[in-house]
Amino acid sequence: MILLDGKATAAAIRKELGEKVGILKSTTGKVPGLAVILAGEDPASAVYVRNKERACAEAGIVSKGYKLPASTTQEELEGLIRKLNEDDSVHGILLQLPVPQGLDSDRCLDLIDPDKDVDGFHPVSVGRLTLGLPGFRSCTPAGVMTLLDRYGLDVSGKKAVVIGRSNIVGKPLALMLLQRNATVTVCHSRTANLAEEVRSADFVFAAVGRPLFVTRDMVKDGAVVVDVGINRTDAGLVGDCDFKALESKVAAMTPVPGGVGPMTIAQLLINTVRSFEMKQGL
Ligand SMILES: Nc1nc(=O)c2c([nH]1)NC[C@@H]1CN(c3ccc(C(=O)N[C@@H](CCC(=O)O)C(=O)O)cc3)C=[N+]21
Repeated sequence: MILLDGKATAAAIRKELGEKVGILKSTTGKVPGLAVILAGEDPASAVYVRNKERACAEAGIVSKGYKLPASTTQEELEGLIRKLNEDDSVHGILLQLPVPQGLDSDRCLDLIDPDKDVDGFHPVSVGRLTLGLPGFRSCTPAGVMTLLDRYGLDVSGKKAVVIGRSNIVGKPLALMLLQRNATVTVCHSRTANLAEEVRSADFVFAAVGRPLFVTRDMVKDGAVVVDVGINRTDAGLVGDCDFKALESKVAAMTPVPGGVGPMTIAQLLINTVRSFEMKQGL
């Protein structure tokens, strides 16, 4: 089994980006900037935001954190986004989700300048993905595709099954796989014969949010399994797949932690540097 090492791949990407940013800095006199907005005190979000800030620093990207209390009003949050849209030192704006109760995240995401939408959540970015046009791609599914690319795994002509249909993972991932000429099936909680669908897959992408959801009997011999799940259990952080049981059956698989999670952050950095380059006309 080939372990798809997202942690090591993400570290390599950060190093490459750091070198690129150094060159960009010497040629333009400027550096990429990422604004990260965190409203409220969700502990998991705080961890992610810290990881993002650390990753930015490593790649030479200036990150600016905006920590707002859970009591922040819609107007205050929208005011901050408008200000960041106008700020030329900011090339990417990320609103960490979920936002506290009472705030309308859709209205906020709509307000982000699509040219700074490094998270790929703006309807314009989603539309561009759907049409196959250039634009920012959602970081988790794009990070998955980057990881497959780095391991030389090509989905073209292969059967891909995505389990999960969320707007931030399942749906965009299905579109990206389709763009790469995979034959794509999207499964979800209402899917009849889910195990049978998954068994037919050359590539399985699990984004369910339930530990041990993908079992050994559900996976074809020699399949590639990408585990997008992040579940906090008493036994620590686990994905959606029964890793131990699948190990001796699959051709390649991502671990959790150390798989898709670090790639999500690496992709955010890639998107931010790309946004910076486009602003410079590069
Ligand atoms: N606007 C927005 N953009 C996001 O990209 C976004 C978000 N909101 N809300 C939450 C999800 C989740 N997410 C993760 C990022 C990194 C890890 C990650 O680094 N995971 C490590 C473990 C980290 C740990 O110990 O918790 C790993 O899998 O190895 C996981 C999950 C980004 N998200």
